[in-house]
Amino acid sequence: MTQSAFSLSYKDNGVAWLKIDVPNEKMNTLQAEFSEQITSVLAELKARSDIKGLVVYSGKPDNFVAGADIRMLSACETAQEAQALAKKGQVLFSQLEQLPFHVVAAIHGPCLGGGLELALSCHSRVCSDGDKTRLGLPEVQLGLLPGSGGTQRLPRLIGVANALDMILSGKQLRAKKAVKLGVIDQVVPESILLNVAEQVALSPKPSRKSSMQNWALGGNPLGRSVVFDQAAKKAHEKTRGNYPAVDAILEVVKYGLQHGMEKGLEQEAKVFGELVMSPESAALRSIFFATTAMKKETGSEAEPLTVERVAVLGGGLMGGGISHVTATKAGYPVRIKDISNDGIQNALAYNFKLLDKKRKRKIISKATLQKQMLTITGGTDFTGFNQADVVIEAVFEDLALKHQMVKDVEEYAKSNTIFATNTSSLPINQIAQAAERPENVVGLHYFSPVEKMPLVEVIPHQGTETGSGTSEETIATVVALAKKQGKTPIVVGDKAGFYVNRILAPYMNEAARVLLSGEPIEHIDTALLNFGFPVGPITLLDEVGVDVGAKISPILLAELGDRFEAPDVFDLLLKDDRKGRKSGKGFYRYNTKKKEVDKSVYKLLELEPKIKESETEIAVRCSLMMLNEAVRCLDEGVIRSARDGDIGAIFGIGFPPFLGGPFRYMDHIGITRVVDMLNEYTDKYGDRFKPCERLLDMAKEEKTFY
Ligand SMILES: C[C@H](O)CC(=O)SCCNC(=O)CCNC(=O)[C@H](O)C(C)(C)COP(=O)(O)OP(=O)(O)OC[C@H]1O[C@@H](n2cnc3c(N)ncnc32)[C@H](O)[C@@H]1OP(=O)(O)O
Repeated sequence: MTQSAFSLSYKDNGVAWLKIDVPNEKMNTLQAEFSEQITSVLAELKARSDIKGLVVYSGKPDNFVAGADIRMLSACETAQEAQALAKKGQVLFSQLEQLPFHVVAAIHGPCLGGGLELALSCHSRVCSDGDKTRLGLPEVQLGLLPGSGGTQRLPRLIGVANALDMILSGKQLRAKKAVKLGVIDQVVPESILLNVAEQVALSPKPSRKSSMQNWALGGNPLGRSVVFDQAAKKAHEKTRGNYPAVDAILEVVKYGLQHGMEKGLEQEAKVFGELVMSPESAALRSIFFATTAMKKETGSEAEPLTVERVAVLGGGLMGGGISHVTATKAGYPVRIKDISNDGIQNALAYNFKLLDKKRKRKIISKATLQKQMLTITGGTDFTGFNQADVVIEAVFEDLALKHQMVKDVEEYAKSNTIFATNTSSLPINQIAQAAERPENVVGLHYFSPVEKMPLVEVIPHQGTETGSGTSEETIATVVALAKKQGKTPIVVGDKAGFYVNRILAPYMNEAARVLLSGEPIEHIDTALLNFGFPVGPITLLDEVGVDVGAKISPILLAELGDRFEAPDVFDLLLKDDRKGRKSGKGFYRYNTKKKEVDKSVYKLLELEPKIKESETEIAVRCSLMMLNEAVRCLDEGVIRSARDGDIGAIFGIGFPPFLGGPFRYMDHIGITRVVDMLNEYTDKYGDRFKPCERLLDMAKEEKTFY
């Protein structure tokens, strides 16, 4: 007989205990085959007359329920099949809700999606104050809506505005915030969670009606309509109509409030089924599968070396961010070295600001802030470097300076200390030329702002004139370090631009060409925003800095060829001291409240802006350059797989997640079509659009990337 995921036990005081513990899995998820088990558990409970209350809890040490099994949803072949799964959950949760005694969920760890929907059908919810406890309905991030009652129960519990905010963002709440919003009734230390839940189960069952509920159910239809309009506006500003789940959520929540719970549930399951079949959801689910698989990968055959201390060279923006994630996420003490005390002060102030923000939001206490600040120290010499296991270098992009850093670290640190360089443009093997132990040298390319951007490129080099390439231990160690810092690392080849900047550059250059053809700046940015990028390319250039673009561009041109030729704008802009946001002057103005184009830039570039091309034409033109280059990277082994290329583009650049990344997107539109478009654009705009060999071969052989 197979072991059940749901088991009942009883105590003499009349409290029944329903334990959820999916056999052979470390995470509880809800699967279709459990339906019979829950049905029989519910039947047993209903048949007894001696029960005063029920506690629903998890048998896992660190999770409640992480939702419906996403693999099961992906295996559905029709919308009806997915609809039936949602319906099954709805029926079981409704039966739980209708039990005559007090049903209490005792939650510790992730309680997400279907897990929270289960908890919402209980009459009370108690959760632990542990850091692992997170409550949310993240379905929207999978291109779905909560399909087992979430769109109906949550608005009735906490009001439409807060419920829409949670469901449309998919955000995961910490315990305190969940109590504040009314999602949870009580938060307690984990050690007494079950005792408290037991006491609550013995107390009278609460009545469901609340003033909030009355309001939500139609006490004020006018106010409700304003709330919906505002939520829709806010959501659309972000999603620009690219995520069907967003409209579906708004529609289903509204429908349920207008027509009642039963009809609302019906609609919820129906739309859920449709969304599971949508290409957007398939793409978003693929990101979940890819990132989960990547959490387990080590990047190398070797075992990582032990890391106890980390040092950072350079206290600038990058050094500050790297020290922050190293100390606060990975939990290692960090020593920062800069040439000046100001540099150290900057890095410390940067860390303090980030921690203080968390303190103000009550995510950490003042004591934790102080404790974490104490783990970050700095100085202008190499004190403490003899204890560092990894040194991360984030100094200026200057080869001679980097060589000096390599030599200094070899002198002051241990013989096995890893030298990880955060260069964004210099080949790692050139930096390693100065090393006596080049096997310890590796690229570790973070993106700005480090504390927010999820990607890290790990770049082993292949060897210097006199020495060997990056060792497998070095790769494994920095991959493990990056994961501890909360990052998703991809191992990429040591070629100019690595992966992310290499595919970004032709896209940005194309946007600059579109600008030089006289298209207005806002028009170009809007075109790519509507395509699904988080910022437009011209805004991005302002944010990254025109000077940075100007520095990387010639390197890519020299190493990779003519298609990297940047249009002649950088010099003109730099002569006018237009570096972008950091200089207060770029394509946009930075001294006004509202973001507006600095029209004087047109004069500088001798342009008369006028819309000539459609948004779609511009978006396709820029993105095609990126797609073609991504395939070259795969072909040359710069990335190890299409999957890494997709995750790198989404996490490093913000390539539209609903398209699943460049490779999945090409598979979706068809390789032959991509080749046809590239040929069409070659005729229109020049040879840089010529499809690469790999694409031509794939089109001939009717192959796909996945
Ligand atoms: C009808 C309903 O409304 C529909 C739904 O519920 S859709 C599902 C909604 N839920 C989610 O989106 C949550 C997805 N999960 C997560 O975000 C993260 O796994 C988490 C925050 C829960 C935990 O993260 P973390 O501690 O880093 O563990 P992580 O490595 O991701 O997961 C551990 C294992 O659980 C699995 N897992 C977690 N949630 C899962 C889910 N909902 N479905 C399938 N597998 C899941 C992972 O695949 C992984 O499996 P593996 O060890 O065999 O590879």
